[in-house]
This record gives sequence, structure tokens and C-alpha cells, in this order.
Amino acid sequence: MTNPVVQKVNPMLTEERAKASFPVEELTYILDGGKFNTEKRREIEELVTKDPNFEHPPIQFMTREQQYSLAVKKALLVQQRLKELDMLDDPYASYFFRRIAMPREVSPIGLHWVMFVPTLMGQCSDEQRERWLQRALNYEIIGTYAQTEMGHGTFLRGIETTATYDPSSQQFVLHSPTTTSIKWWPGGLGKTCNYAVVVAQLHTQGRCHGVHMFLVQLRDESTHRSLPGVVCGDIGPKMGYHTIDNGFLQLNSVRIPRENMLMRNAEVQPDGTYIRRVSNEKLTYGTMVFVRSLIVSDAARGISEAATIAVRYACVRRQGEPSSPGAPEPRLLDYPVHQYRLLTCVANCYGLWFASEVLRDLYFTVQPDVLEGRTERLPETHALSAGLKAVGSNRGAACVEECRRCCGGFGFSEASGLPKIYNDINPACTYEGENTVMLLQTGRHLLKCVERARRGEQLAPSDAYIRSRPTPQPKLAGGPLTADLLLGWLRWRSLSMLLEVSGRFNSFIEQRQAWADAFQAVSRRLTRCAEAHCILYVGQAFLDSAKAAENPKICGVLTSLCRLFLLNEVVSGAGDVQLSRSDLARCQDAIDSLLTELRPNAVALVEAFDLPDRMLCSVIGRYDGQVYEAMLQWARQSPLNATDVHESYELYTRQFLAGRSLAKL
Ligand SMILES: CC/C=C\C/C=C\C/C=C\CCCC(=O)SCCNC(=O)CCNC(=O)[C@H](O)C(C)(C)COP(=O)(O)OP(=O)(O)OC[C@H]1O[C@@H](n2cnc3c(N)ncnc32)[C@H](O)[C@@H]1OP(=O)(O)O
Ligand SMILES: Cc1cc2nc3c(=O)[nH]c(=O)nc-3n(C[C@H](O)[C@H](O)[C@H](O)COP(=O)(O)OP(=O)(O)OC[C@H]3O[C@@H](n4cnc5c(N)ncnc54)[C@H](O)[C@@H]3O)c2cc1C
Repeated sequence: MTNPVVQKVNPMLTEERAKASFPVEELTYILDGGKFNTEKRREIEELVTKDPNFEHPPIQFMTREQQYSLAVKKALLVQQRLKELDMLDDPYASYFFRRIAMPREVSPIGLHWVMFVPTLMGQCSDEQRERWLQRALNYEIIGTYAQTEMGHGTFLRGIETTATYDPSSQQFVLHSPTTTSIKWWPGGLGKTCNYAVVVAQLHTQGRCHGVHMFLVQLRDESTHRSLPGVVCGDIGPKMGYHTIDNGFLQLNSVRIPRENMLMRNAEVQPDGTYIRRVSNEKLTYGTMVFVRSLIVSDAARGISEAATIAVRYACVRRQGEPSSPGAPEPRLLDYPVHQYRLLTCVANCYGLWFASEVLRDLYFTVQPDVLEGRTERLPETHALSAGLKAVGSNRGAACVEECRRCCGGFGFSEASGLPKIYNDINPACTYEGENTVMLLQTGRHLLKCVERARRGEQLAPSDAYIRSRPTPQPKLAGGPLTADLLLGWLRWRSLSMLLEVSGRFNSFIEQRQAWADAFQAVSRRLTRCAEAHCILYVGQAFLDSAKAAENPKICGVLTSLCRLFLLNEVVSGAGDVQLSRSDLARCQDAIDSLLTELRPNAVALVEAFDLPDRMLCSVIGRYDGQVYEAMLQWARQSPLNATDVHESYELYTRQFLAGRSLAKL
């Protein structure tokens, strides 16, 4: 990929940049977590940008096989470079190196570092870690996480693959007993990986002990040929994710040593005796909690990219009736409805960005305890990571799509970079737990919190408001619509919805319905409660970060953006609780005022994300704003333009025009 040659900057963008009311660079430091991080990230971006090995034509003009092959090369080259630079142990540096080297091109070895290594870290005994972790960290072996089967994704306990212990050989026999038990989807499984963590039902001494994890070698370490009993391959083209070989895996009585069961939480002894070391069996699901928390941040980053493209384009794209004869056509960003569409995406992005940081800190605070078997804060962490993963990826996909539509026809062209971002974000709504199912997990937790609050028990910090007494709806039509007031309203909404659903649930229980049936009866409403709870969390994180900004100008603009986020939630959630007409009208007026207030900072707010052209890969979102010439250059690269007359003309069109039958050709 080559960066577009930076030409003279389009004066319309220069004009917009000059309107910023705050120091953009300082906001970048906040987003990066400090000036040091910004500088480090830029150094890494510079390293990749200067490296000709990472240059190539746009991948959109390549076949899937070419895209995959190039992605393997780049992914491995990234690892080599990181090693040379002694950055392998630095997660921050590695993350940004990968991101800029493979912008929105999912890596064929992505599952290795996102799930395989974290699973070895979280699920291995100390001895097993010694044996495998260093090899995995050194990329001597490349692994994936094979859990989902053709027949079961969501309902993990229904997984059919078996791991049956044979004490005579002290081996497990891994087997796929049915077609539906074939592993389906794991990233990199098709062609790239030679090992997998396989999730299977553990059988020993004639009993099934439920799902456990096993390290299975799939391919020979020197020839890469699949081992006897292992049948694996690529699952074929998908809606996106063309650069990765999501795969299938059928295991035909494949034998692995006893020691290859991941034994941090449970063990099978040589004679086949099963011993569970920790009581909470959900600790096996730990890697998913980790990845779900990463997805929230990835969704925010996806919106930041799409919004940067769409806002810049809105500054340089003129379309519509001039305001007076001889005047230029208006810019897209001059339309209030366009401002609303883009600025609400920007507000969602900042909200999710800050919320993902709070969630990440929570995860890393709780994780050491969990590893030691202290699981008091695990339910809260699971509920938040599941719910925020769903809200984040839903919003991520919706906002990226809105930005794409904001760019009209060009948004549909791969040249805009927007389809690539959308296709990378959208699958996150499905993987790592389908979003509706994840919201139901959060909802289930919230229902239990209401019960515990009724019994007077303590709740975790993010659930603590559920203990407060129901109050009348805060009035929005009175004094100023401050961010604190709006956040208070969202807290009240979340609690009201939850109490209403919980009351309904309890009435089903009183009618002697089973817990599971009562849960199903309220499940639709419960997903809305889960969303409201997560939005409250996002709003709180956003406001806390805005208030923490030391520079009053940055504090001011972030607070205004936060108010836009909160007001938009109040207005769009007005159907969940009864909002009076006057309150609603007041909020709508406040949104209109905020759009006018924030419009001069639109470019500054997206450019604070500091995304280089190399990252955006967008003809219409270029820093220099020179869109049209670049669009023509892009189209010229299309392989269809390699010749003036395409071969299909001779083969078919000429025959057709001459009245010959095409059927025999
Ligand atoms: C920068 C990086 C960004 C992105 C990554 C990039 C590339 C990666 C690309 C793709 C990766 C995709 C990888 C995958 O998709 S791996 C497969 C993921 N699969 C799933 O997520 C399956 C979803 N299903 C489940 O998680 C569960 O089966 C379930 C839906 C939660 C239901 O489980 P079940 O056993 O039936 O549980 P319940 O009866 O509903 O609940 C029992 C009890 O357990 C608690 N619980 C459930 N899960 C967890 C957990 N993970 N941690 C802690 N506790 C958990 C649940 O709350 C309940 O508690 P109670 O107290 O109420 O009993
Ligand atoms: C791009 C991509 C990458 C992936 N990578 C991996 C990987 O590396 N490793 C791996 O193991 N897996 C991977 N997966 C699989 C992924 O985790 C599953 O697709 C996901 O968990 C959903 O499972 P499913 O496809 O079986 O859908 P299903 O569980 O069949 O769900 C279908 C629909 O039914 C709904 N539904 C299901 N159960 C319920 C319920 N109890 N209540 C209400 N509604 C319900 C869901 O909301 C969903 O809309 C990947 C998937 C994708 C798309």
C-alpha cells in the first residue's frame, strides 16, 4: 500500500482546522494515555511507514488467496521486526506496530496472540506454562482457539467433541463424533496454525465432567502437513475477513498425552481420577472475558477511523443549492442534519473509548485475584464485559455504517476505506458471544442484583445504584441540562426499567413458573435493561474523563460532546420510560444548540485521534483533502483497466452482438 502523495492541503480543510477551540495535540495525549505514549506510537508508525517491505498495491484489487498470502507474509514480518526491535514483550508497541502494518486487515495469526497465548496464560498449570508458553510467545508454535462447532456456538455446554481419557496409555482421545461436532470458525485454523486449544467434553472413569481445554497439535512442525486423524481446512469466503483463514477441524480419535489437558483449574490423574481445584467452573471461560473487553476498545477505534474519514470528506464535499446566486454550493458539514449524524458518531466513539479504558482497568484489577481462585468480582466483570462488548460492537457497526452513508456513493466504494472498516467491525457483533446472548448474560446478572439488593446485600461498584430507592423521574424541563443531571436521568431510567422487569419476573415466579421460563418471558425487555445499564456505564466513564481533563478548553469541549451523547440517549430511549413532551422538546432544543456549538470543533475532535493516512487507507479521508484526483488514480489501478478492451468482449459480447448463441461457449 502506498500513502497518497500529500499535495497542497485543500483550503476548505485548512479553514476548518483553524476553527479548533482547544489544543488538539493535548487531547491526543489524553486519548493515548499520556504524551509518552503518543510519541512512542508515532515512532512505531514512522518505522512501519518507512519500511518498503510493508508497501503493496491496495488489497481491494487482489483475490482472496492473494490477500491471505500477503497477510501471512506481513503478519510474520511484523513478528520478525518486533523481535529485531526488542519490542515483543511490549504489548503497547506490538499492538500499534500490527495495527499500522495491517490496517483493518485481520491477521491470520491474530488468534494466536488474542486467544491462544492468553488461554495458555490463564488455563495452564505452572508446569504447563513452562513447557508451552515460551514456545508460543517465541512463535515456535502458532495456535488458535477452537471452541465453536458447526452445531454449537452460543450454547457452550452443548459442545459435542469428546476427550476421553485412556489410563492404559495415559492419553486423551480427541474425537468429533458427528458432523455437527466439527469445529467451525476458529481463526487461522484452516491453513496457518499448527496447534489449537480445543474445547471438548471431558470423559474419564465412565463420567462426563463437562467442557475442558486441551492442547492439540494439528500439523507437523517441520512439514506443516496435517497429522494423522486431523482433517482441517478453510471454511471459504465470508462477508469480510478475507485475509484470515477461519477453519474447520474434524478429529478422528486423535491421541494426545494426559499432560495436554490444561490443568490450572482441574486435573485428571494418571489413573483417571478427576480433581477439580476451584469450585467456579466458569473460570474456563476466562479468555472470553478478556477478549470481550478488547472488543469495546476496538469498536471505538473503528468509529474513530470512519468518523475521521467522513468528517474530513464533509468539509470538502459541496452538494446542494447555493445560499445566494454565485455563492458556492454548501459543504455537507453545513447541514445541521449531517452535523447530527456525524457528531453523534463522534460522541459515541469518545464514550466507548473512555469506557473501554475503565473496563480494561477493572479486568486487570480483578484478574490476579481470579487466577488465585478469588472470584468475588468475576460476576460484575463478566456482566460488564459481555454487555459492553454487545453495546460497543452494535454501536461500532451502526456508527461506521452511518459514516459510510454520510459519504454518499463514494462511501460504497472500497476507495473510501469505509467498507473495510465496516467488514472488520461487524463480525464482532457475532463472535465472542452473539450480542443478544451477551445482553441476556448482563440482564441475568442485573436481575440477580435486584434480588440481592432486596436482601440488603452489598453490590459491586458498577451495580451499586441498584440498591437505591426508587425516586420520581428527574425533571429535565426545569433548570440547565447539565451532564450530571442527564446522567442522573439515565441512572433513574436504568433502575426504573430494571425494577419494572424484575417485578414482572417475580410475578411469573409467584405464579409458580420455573426460573428459566420466567427468564424467557422477560428476556426481550431484559436486553433493553442491559443496554440501559451499559449506556449508563459509558456515560459515567465519559463524564469522569471530561472532568479529569486539566485544560479547561478540553474539559469544555469534552463535556459538551458528553452532553450530546447523553441527550441523544435520553431522546432515543424515550420509549422505554415515559418522557413528558416538554422534557423531550427541551432535550431536542439542547441537541440543536450543541450541534451549532460543536461544529467548529468537528475536525479537531476527529483529528485528535491522530490517524495517519497509512492507517485510514482512504481516498476521501486523506489529510490533504484532495479527493477527486486521488479517486481517479485509485480507479486506474483496477485490474479491469489493464487493457482498453477486456477479454470478455471477444469471448462473449462480440458473439452476442453478432447474434451467435452463447450457450456452447
Ligand atoms: C484488538 C482485538 C480485537 C478484536 C479481536 C480480533 C480478532 C479476533 C477475531 C475473532 C475472535 C473470535 C473468537 C471466538 O469467537 S471464540 C468463541 C466465543 N464463543 C462464545 O463467546 C460463546 C458464547 N457463549 C457463552 O459464553 C456461554 O455459553 C453463555 C452464553 C454465557 C452461557 O453459558 P452457560 O454455561 O449456559 O451459562 P449460564 O447457565 O447462562 O450461566 C451460568 C453462570 O455462569 C456465569 N457465566 C457465564 N459466562 C461466564 C464467564 N465468561 N465468566 C464468568 N461467569 C460466567 C453466568 O453469569 C451464570 O452465573 P449465575 O451466577 O447467574 O449462575
Ligand atoms: C468472523 C468470526 C470469527 C470467529 N472466530 C472464532 C474462533 O476463533 N474460535 C471459535 O471457537 N469461534 C469463533 N467464531 C464463532 C463465534 O464465536 C460464534 O459464531 C458465536 O459464538 C455465535 O455462535 P453461532 O454461530 O453458533 O450462533 P448461534 O448460537 O446458532 O446463534 C444464532 C442466533 O440465535 C440467537 N440465540 C442463540 N441462543 C440464544 C438464546 N439462548 N437466547 C436467545 N437467542 C439466542 C443468537 O442471538 C443468534 O442471533 C467466529 C465467528 C465469526 C463470525
